[in-house]
Amino acid sequence: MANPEHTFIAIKPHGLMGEIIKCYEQKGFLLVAMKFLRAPEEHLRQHYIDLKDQSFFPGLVKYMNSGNVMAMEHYSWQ
Ligand SMILES: Nc1ncnc2c1ncn2[C@@H]1O[C@H](COP(=O)(O)OP(=O)(O)OP(=O)(O)O)[C@@H](O)[C@H]1O
Ligand SMILES: CC(C)=CCC/C(C)=C/COP(=O)(O)OP(=O)(O)O
Repeated sequence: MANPEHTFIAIKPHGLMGEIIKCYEQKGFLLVAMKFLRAPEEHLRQHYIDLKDQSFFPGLVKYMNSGNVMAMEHYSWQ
């Protein structure tokens, strides 16, 4: 198979996870790694650095840090 595209997908805290994971599989994404974890605040600030000047940035970081996220890596072939 040709080289796959790698995609990072994070599911936000306090929601249902199963349907979202299933949806990506049905679209042809292959799940190759997943981790259920509380993302450190500093890591989230770096992840969303492009949005740092937006008014919603502090709230976004706070919410993402308020519980566990499902962090996933998928492969896909176009
Ligand atoms: N106008 C907005 N108001 C409130 N929150 C927003 C707004 N735009 C983006 N966000 C929040 O910021 C997060 C990241 O936005 P971004 O535009 O980077 O989209 P993404 O699809 O999550 O990431 P990417 O484009 O890197 O795949 C969104 O999931 C959302 O929670
Ligand atoms: C929404 C976001 C940005 C989530 C962050 C996910 C995260 C910190 C993964 C760390 O996994 P890792 O395998 O790279 O690190 P470690 O080896 O420390 O577990």
